[in-house]
Amino acid sequence: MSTETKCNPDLVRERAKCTFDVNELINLFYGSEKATKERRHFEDAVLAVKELKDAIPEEYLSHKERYENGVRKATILRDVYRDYKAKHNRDPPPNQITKAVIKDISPFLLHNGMFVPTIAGQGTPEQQAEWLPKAESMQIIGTYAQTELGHGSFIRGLETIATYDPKTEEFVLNNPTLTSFKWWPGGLGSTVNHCVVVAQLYINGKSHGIHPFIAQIRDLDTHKPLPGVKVGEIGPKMGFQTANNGFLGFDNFRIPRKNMLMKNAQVLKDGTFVKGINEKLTYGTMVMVRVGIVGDCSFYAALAATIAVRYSAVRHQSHIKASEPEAQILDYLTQQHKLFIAVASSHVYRNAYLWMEKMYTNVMKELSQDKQDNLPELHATACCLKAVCSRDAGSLVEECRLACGGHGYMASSNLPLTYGVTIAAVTYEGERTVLLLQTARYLMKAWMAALKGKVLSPSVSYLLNSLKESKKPWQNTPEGIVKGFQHVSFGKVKAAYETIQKYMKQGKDYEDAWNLASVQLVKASEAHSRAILCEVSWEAVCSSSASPNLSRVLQQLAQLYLTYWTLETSGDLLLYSNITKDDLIILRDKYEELLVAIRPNAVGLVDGFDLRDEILNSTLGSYDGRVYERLMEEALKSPLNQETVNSSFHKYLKPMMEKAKL
Ligand SMILES: CCCCCCCC/C=C\CCCCC/C=C/C(=O)SCCNC(=O)CCNC(=O)[C@H](O)C(C)(C)COP(=O)(O)OP(=O)(O)OC[C@H]1O[C@@H](n2cnc3c(N)ncnc32)[C@H](O)[C@@H]1OP(=O)(O)O
Ligand SMILES: Cc1cc2nc3c(=O)[nH]c(=O)nc-3n(C[C@H](O)[C@H](O)[C@H](O)COP(=O)(O)OP(=O)(O)OC[C@H]3O[C@@H](n4cnc5c(N)ncnc54)[C@H](O)[C@@H]3O)c2cc1C
Repeated sequence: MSTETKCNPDLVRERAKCTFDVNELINLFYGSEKATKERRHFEDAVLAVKELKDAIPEEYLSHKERYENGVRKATILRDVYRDYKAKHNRDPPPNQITKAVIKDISPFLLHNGMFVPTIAGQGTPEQQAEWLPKAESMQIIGTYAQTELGHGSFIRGLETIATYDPKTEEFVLNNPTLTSFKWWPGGLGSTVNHCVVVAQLYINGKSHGIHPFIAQIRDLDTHKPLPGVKVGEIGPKMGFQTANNGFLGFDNFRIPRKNMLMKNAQVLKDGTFVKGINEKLTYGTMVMVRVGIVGDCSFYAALAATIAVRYSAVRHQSHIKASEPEAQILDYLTQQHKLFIAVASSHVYRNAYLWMEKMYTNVMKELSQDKQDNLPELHATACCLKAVCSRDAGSLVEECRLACGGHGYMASSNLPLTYGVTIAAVTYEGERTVLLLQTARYLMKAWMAALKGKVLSPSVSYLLNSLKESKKPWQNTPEGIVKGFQHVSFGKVKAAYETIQKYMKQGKDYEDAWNLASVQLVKASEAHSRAILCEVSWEAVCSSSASPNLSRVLQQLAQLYLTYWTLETSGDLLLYSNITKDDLIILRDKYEELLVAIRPNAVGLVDGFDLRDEILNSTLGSYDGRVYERLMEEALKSPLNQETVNSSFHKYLKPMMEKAKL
């Protein structure tokens, strides 16, 4: 981090009033002092590579140049990772330094994030031995090709076909229709030479559902598409410009039998199909990534909050009191209301991610012992937390952008790009509504089990408690609020269930009744997610090892999250819990007191995310607060400012002006 010598005086004052040790917060957030040290050390190593610095901002490059620059930097970055591993005999620590280098999304994201994990998770030991060393060392580059032009959400409806030919012991891949073309996979456009293709398996004319296959699609020397492969890039998007998303179609393209990833289901040489223990295990990579996305949401909320809070400390506009100088905009309570929830939410998502990661690791361990009991709970929880956190994080980033006024609209603030990237997660890896409806299936089953008095899985056991406790009075404490959110979830789950029953009594079949109740089902899943987020984050804060000074501030943040959502969803609480109007008035006052209490620590709290200037990549958010200088410096980099008179003057403006004289 930069020294304070050239710092904006407002930021110096803000840092002086912080009531806790920022380094303690950093170490707590990232796990330990050792983890912080190692992460910073690795970030230093990356930032020391001169070739990774951009000569001009990426926004001035063409689509093609931007991609090429992205690939260039991704390959250098990969060398830094390799060298680190060789030197330290372990992977680099978790870090976000790719953001400082690639800025948008790496063309290797899908290689590292889904291609390699799918081989590891879906391949037999022999298949892992064949492909993992090559993939991990980047001798081959891959992606995860599942979504098609016609189908993304409903993957049983995918149209790519893999027909087994027992004579040659090969699968023949085909994309018989336009809608069957793969569409979206990152890196597919022009980067990868391999992919995991998810396709419908046919043996002797019989369908056996969707399965993952490894296909080499480009020549390793020439990079030309292999015969029978049609591949290309899908064009500009809202974000993800350097992710190199692509399309792909096969025409009688043959791959050997061993290229079907066979950890779960298998196809024997003679074409016998051997079912796996659970066909949904084929969806395993998606579950893993959904868990990871909750962690990403914490990062994006932290990034936007850091930019907007520091900017708000530096920016002065208007007066609170006519007799006093223009106020820091951070002193307006409305500004605190916009920003502090982003700071608090980043901590909530981080705790939820760590909690989910534990659940994921436990279930993977159990699956390795053929125990599947907890898989449905993992799937349901990953679906709803991914859905709710990604949408909330997108809204928080946008609120931070708006809170920076006009300057938040500048690309150089990095908030527009951050919004584009954050909001993409609402759709990818499972569209929000679709995932919430998956959780709703689980909630309906849990509800039926609760009615029968059965024991429920831990994440839904509150449904049973709520059944018993519904008459207890409301308590205006954090624990009471957590219970309140559980009551809301309980009430919505019950109402959705009863709505389905009502339609069925009217003669509808279950599927139609489900569709007619689906708005309520989605809301029940959202309420369930909120109950989990509140419970998990409050418990994490209460059991943290923080010093009293830090603990006080972390509790304030967690309470802010609880009261913010109480006030946002007060209608639901009035409907489904025993909260009263008077309780809500007390909580409204409490919320405002929390904003005021957090205010002196606002800059310290965002410093506690320890995001370097290079990662923030923002004129508004840098550690030293030189906002106006940076805005001007960045503006001067515009190619339009590299010449006094642009040629369009002579070509168009002058002739127009002269014509106007005639
Ligand atoms: C801790 C690890 C941290 C790792 C960090 C990783 C970080 C990640 C980094 C980078 C990667 C970023 C990549 C971004 C780029 C984006 C990539 C993509 O988008 S890839 C494509 C993703 N596509 C989807 O997500 C598709 C969504 N659709 C589906 O998943 C399914 O179609 C479905 C909606 C789940 C429906 O499936 P299906 O029709 O087959 O099932 P249903 O009939 O609805 O349900 C039947 C029963 O099966 C259960 N089920 C469904 N899925 C699962 C599952 N995954 N696991 C377990 N069980 C599952 C379902 O609940 C039903 O059960 P019952 O109700 O019948 O009991
Ligand atoms: C930036 C980005 C990167 C991506 N990267 C990859 C990748 O690397 N590999 C890959 O394979 N895919 C990738 N995808 C594709 C992504 O996984 C899909 O777009 C996503 O799963 C949603 O599917 P869809 O586009 O078919 O949406 P649709 O399902 O068509 O959704 C459209 C609307 O229909 C509604 N809807 C659909 N089904 C139902 C239902 N059953 N009930 C109620 N409503 C429903 C949805 O709620 C939504 O409102 C990427 C997408 C994006 C945006």
